[in-house]
Amino acid sequence: MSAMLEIHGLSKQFGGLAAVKDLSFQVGRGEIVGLIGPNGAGKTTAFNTISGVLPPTRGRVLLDGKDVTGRRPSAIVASGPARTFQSTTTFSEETVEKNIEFALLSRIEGSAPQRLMRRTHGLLAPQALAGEVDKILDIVNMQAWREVPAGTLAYGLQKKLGIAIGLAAKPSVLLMDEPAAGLNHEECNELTRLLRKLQKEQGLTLLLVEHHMAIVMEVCERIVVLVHGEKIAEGSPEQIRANPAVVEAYLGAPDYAHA
Ligand SMILES: Nc1ncnc2c1ncn2[C@@H]1O[C@H](COP(=O)(O)OP(=O)(O)OP(=O)(O)O)[C@@H](O)[C@H]1O
Repeated sequence: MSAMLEIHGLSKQFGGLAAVKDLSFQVGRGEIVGLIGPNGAGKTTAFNTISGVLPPTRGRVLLDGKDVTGRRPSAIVASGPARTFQSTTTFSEETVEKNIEFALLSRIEGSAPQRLMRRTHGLLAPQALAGEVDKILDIVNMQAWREVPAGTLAYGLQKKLGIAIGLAAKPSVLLMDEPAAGLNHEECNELTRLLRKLQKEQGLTLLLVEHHMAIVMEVCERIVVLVHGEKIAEGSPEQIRANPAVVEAYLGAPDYAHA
């Protein structure tokens, strides 16, 4: 499987604290990889460094062979990975539909007048835009909430809208930061189905930072384990479950309550 995302020797230092140390791994095209570890292990820092929100202290991030290290999220989204955040980022007064429209429009690079020109010249004609919104709503199964203001959605639906907004960036890699956090049992089952669907039907490559081990073990083909900023293991769910160092550092810990 060719690599869609390559992380080479990534390190991030906050003053005297090495939050991520010499991290290397790859995510193959169309693969779902999980990044796990105990609280404070450096997962969010790695996620932010990979997605260009934070510049790394050292190391490189390659997307489909191209160096995107430290590039701002907008630049990275234009060329590939999009990210969804732990807390959702939406315009709460606006409808679900408008939020997805804004995300689709912001994918188009250029100034506001250029966007307007494209719109009036048909490249982003209202029907085309509505069609794109439709496709995304179908994928996340949110047609029924199209006209609802985002701020009034239940928490689980707000998180799904966050995924829809990530999809609007037309990513080749979707980076997801704790998509299961705060979801109930049924919502977790639906998330599992959605992740599979994104992989199988949309051909997406996914990198998932997640504490919910049942979901990680079920959807990820490969798992990377971080402890104190360092990769201590990498392998299939079976290999990770059976790895004594991982069990000791994380899976056996009291906060591992989800499996
Ligand atoms: N902006 C920052 N400045 C200084 N230290 C930071 C900063 N961000 C994170 N850290 C520290 O870096 C380490 C790794 O934190 P990080 O949030 O990446 O871990 P995590 O694995 O995502 O944890 P959690 O599972 O609790 O979200 C922690 O010791 C944290 O306190």
